[in-house]
Amino acid sequence: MSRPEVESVAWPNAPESASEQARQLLTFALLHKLPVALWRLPGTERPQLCLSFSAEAALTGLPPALTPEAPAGFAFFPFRDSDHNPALFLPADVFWDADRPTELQLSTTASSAVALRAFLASPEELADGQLPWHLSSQPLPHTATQSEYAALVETGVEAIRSGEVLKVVSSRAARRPLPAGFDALRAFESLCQRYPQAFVSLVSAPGAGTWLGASPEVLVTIDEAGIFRTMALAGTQPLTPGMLPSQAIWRQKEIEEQALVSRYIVSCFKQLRLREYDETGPRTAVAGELLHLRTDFAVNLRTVPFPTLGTDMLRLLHPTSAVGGMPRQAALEFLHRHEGYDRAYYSGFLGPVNLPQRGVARLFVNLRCLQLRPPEAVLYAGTGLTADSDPAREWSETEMKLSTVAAALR
Ligand SMILES: C=C(O[C@H]1C=CC=C(C(=O)O)[C@@H]1O)C(=O)O
Repeated sequence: MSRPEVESVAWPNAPESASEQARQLLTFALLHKLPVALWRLPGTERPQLCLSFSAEAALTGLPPALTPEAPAGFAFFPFRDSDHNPALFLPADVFWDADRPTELQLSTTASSAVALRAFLASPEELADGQLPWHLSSQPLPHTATQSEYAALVETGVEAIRSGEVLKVVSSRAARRPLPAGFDALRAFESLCQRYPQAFVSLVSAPGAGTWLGASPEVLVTIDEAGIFRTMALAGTQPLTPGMLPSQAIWRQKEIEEQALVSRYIVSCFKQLRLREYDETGPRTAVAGELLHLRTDFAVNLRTVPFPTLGTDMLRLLHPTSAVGGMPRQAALEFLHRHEGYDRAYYSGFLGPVNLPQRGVARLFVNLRCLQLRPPEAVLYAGTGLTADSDPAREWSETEMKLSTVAAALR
């Protein structure tokens, strides 16, 4: 049993708005220094929340198992697992779904369940209204200047031309001031409104800090019908006013860049000796104010005798060639040597597993995200390089990508 002691309990006197409900649960978690994740799935309206009663229990070494028997919770994985950026899996001691606002799925035997119920019966008001978000104790990452980023792109292009790598995805961090009175929950809600097709998330955990994002990229999902999905997403251009996505014209550079990501996914299926997958695309996909090229892959797990496909693919895919490069190991080594900063949880992955239903998992690549570091936010973005990359263009592509989550700071 994955959640033996979890029961559905009523939330008497729950505040009327979903926003206030989420705020109360967040307040409880943060006052008790517990890890918490709030998210909104693409194409849905209502957020969901997972809270763990123990920060230690959220520390995990391996990527989660994506089988119905595996524990239920929320995965929050860094780009590269390390002591600075621990891989987290938040056990679902509390699960709340704004679709069922007066109900909580609660680990009732845990002693903290009593404290939570007492808190919700008479919630504490915070004196200054500011939630005590978890903050990373790591130094602020180096933020590359345009000329530093140009040098990184040039080194990447040389590595491609010399055959060291086929493709590499360079990235950078940027600092932006938080507006006065910045409220991360309101920012989460504004991202939900602005990007209905994104996976919008707000995760706060001891050791990891607080991360807000609106990701366009599925890493691995398994839905209620037992369909496994992943995608190859790459190539970027702005969606200009009046332009129809179907009219987008892609350059050879972007077509090749995206084809490499598709090829990598196919090679993972091959490694697992799986032939029965559907491949659709590449097609133009909208991600906020940007367009990407996307190929979708699907496998019906009810017709293919491969119960661990989700788990196996997750371990093979992360980090995908959409965030690292190809060949994977050579690209990751290149980034380790040259990128010059710690990506932390940017380009890691995150999402619910077996939550609320067993057998369902929705993991996304942590893109278009920021980390709270009051009085600033640290924003992250990267660009896939090929032999034809131009440093100035790659810089402006990172600027465009940064503006997706920067919308939450306005
Ligand atoms: C690495 C990022 O995007 C990836 C996903 C879509 C398009 C990409 C590109 O065009 O380079 C990237 O591979 C990012 O947003 O930081």
